[in-house]
Amino acid sequence: MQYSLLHAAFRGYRLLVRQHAHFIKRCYSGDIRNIGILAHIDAGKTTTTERMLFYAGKTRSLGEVHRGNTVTDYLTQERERGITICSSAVTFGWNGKRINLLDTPGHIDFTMEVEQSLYAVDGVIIVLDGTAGVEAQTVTVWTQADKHKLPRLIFVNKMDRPDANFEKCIDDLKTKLDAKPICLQIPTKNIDGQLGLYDVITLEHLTWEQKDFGRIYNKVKVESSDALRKLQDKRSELIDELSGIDDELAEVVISTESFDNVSNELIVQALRRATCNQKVVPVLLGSAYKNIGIQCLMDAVNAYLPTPGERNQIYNCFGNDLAGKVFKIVHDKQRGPLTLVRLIRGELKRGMRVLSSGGQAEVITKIYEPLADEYREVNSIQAGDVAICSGLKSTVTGDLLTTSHTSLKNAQKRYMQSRDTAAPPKDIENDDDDELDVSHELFSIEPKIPDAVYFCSIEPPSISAQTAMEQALKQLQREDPSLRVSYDSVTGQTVLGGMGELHMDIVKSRMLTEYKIDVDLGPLQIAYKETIEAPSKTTLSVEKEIAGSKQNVNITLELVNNQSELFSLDKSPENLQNLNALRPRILQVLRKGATAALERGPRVGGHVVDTQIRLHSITVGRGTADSFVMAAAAQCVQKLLSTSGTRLLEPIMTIQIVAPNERISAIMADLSRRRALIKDVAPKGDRNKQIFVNAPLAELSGYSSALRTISSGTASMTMQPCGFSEMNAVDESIAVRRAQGLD
Ligand SMILES: Nc1nc2c(ncn2[C@@H]2O[C@H](COP(=O)(O)OP(=O)(O)OP(=O)(O)O)[C@@H](O)[C@H]2O)c(=O)[nH]1
Repeated sequence: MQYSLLHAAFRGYRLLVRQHAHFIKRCYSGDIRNIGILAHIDAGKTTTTERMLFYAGKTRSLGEVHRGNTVTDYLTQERERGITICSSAVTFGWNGKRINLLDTPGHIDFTMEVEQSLYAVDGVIIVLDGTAGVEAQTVTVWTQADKHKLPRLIFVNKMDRPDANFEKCIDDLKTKLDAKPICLQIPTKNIDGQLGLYDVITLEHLTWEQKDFGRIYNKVKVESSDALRKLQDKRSELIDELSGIDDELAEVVISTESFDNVSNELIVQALRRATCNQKVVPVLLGSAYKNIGIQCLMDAVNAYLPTPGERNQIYNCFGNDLAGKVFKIVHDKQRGPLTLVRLIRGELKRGMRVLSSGGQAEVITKIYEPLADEYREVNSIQAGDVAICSGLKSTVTGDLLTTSHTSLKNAQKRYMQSRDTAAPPKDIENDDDDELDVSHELFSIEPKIPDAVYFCSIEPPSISAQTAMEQALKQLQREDPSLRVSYDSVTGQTVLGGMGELHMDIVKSRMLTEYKIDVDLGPLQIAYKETIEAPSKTTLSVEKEIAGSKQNVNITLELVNNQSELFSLDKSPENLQNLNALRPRILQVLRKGATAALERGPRVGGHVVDTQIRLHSITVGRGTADSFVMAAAAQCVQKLLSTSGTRLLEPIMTIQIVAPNERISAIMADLSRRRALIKDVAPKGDRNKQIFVNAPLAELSGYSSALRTISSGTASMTMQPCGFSEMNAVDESIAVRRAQGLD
């Protein structure tokens, strides 16, 4: 009896899996939704994703963040810390559509990760914590979604909590994000305080059965005259607002002369158009933890977010040729490095040869459909879909995969032609920059990797583990290009550069759990850069006998201020003959040695920037080894750096603060103590102001909690690195003393 029950359950499960696989196979691009899920930290993205997977039949039990058993937070550190580190992709079917969903990290140190994921999606769900409204990181992800022109839905989560405030969230959306929210639901609570909701479009009351983990929910037409009247008013408001944006709906309203005669289908269609054109954001609500409202959110993804074909028109220049964007690389214990690709054009097949942006040709050995760390093998994927590929060893995050150089060149040519014919003549300078940005982004010419703002040394537990550590770091770097790894030849240490303390900490934990190397991290330091104080020129002559062979180099180099070129030849008449006789190999090693010396400046070991090395002349004795030339060039640059002297450049953060009017002066006073440069203060709605400010990272330690104290928790803030800036002499000497460990 027990056996047959088990057997039947197993057969049922296999049937479910087969049905799912069949469904996955027959999807075409119109049936696909590639979406991201973004939020401020702890708003409930992971819990929401877990519920979606459960209701879609992809998982058979509910994962909880506090129990450390969620599908998407599958890295050990994610489970231990209860936060999302790697965006992970999950695929599930919902009402005839296939949803590829990326769960992304909410912490500021992983902004790069979110940025990369946004290349792979066509729309996003932004989760708000119903008790907190729009928070600092909500503003950041909102701005990122704006940059990628992504249509979005809002899910106001945690509405089960007594301190949740739906009205405040809507108000925040309007005032802090300048959004046009369209509320599709209204929260209600029964006498036991259990959350339910009213559907503004269908005029129904929805309640969830808790005994079944919210799988079953009831919909009943609202009968009570009071509630119905309120709801009808909301429906009319919604139609009124939408018809102001959507002409088709406006025509219907005008011709029927009433809001009541507008059908639900027409509202949904109009809302879809307005959402896809980013004119409005539909707002839904619920409680992921208490299993309320998730199915409606999934319905809304299908109904309002665009299909792959509706976006990415810009990639039309590839025609039917392959174009796939690498948005993530993960390391799987059994399968090795796996590359997550969003396929924009063409078909990706197992065994196919592809070309990465770096120009390397590689073969895709296997393709999997994504379900976090569980993958199902498939033979091919179509345009619009997301795939996990194995076999790609040199691709890095941000690469564009194509089939050949010719295909890429043709696409570039077509893109330029279409741009020239379609675009009206440009008269504003910035427009050209925008255009350049788009084409660079499109063809992955210059992926934007943020400069590291912090660094620390990393040491293996023993010398024998050094190679293993370097290998592991190489892999982590492919996965996360914002992690910088360098070698400091003076201290003999490997140095990590990154976006913050958590970023480095995660590297340490991943080294231990994934690579079994217990590394030691040195103290976290601000990554200053250096630049030369004044141009200088010198000649260096070195002569040595190594293993019986005479080595000698005579070299004249100059350092000048220059932001665009790192190395140049001074072809003035007196040097022309010497430089024309220079062998390319010597030039190559000389350049390598000289530029390597710029990686460590004399003041605090910062990277020397905005500086050009100019070669005047060089003579190399017969039989002199390349390594000797390289070392001589490096020595010559080091000599120049110490004679010319360098100034420090410190990392600057751009901060955007939204706070009530009455808190602004206190915030500004505090900012001025932090050497901040106020760029702008603008009204944000009636009650708030928005402050745009640039401030040195060195002055911002613990700033978010300081802001919370000054504003009694009423202000929200986003912070991003925005470049490096010179310092005055006093601040510079403080920074040098700190960097040398004297303060
Ligand atoms: N009361 C309540 N708690 C919730 C709800 N949703 C999530 N939580 C809790 O809030 C905490 C954060 O939830 P997560 O799902 O990890 O949030 P996240 O946005 O994925 O967090 P990060 O990945 O770290 O950015 C967990 O303790 C959840 O159990 C909800 O609807 N109601």
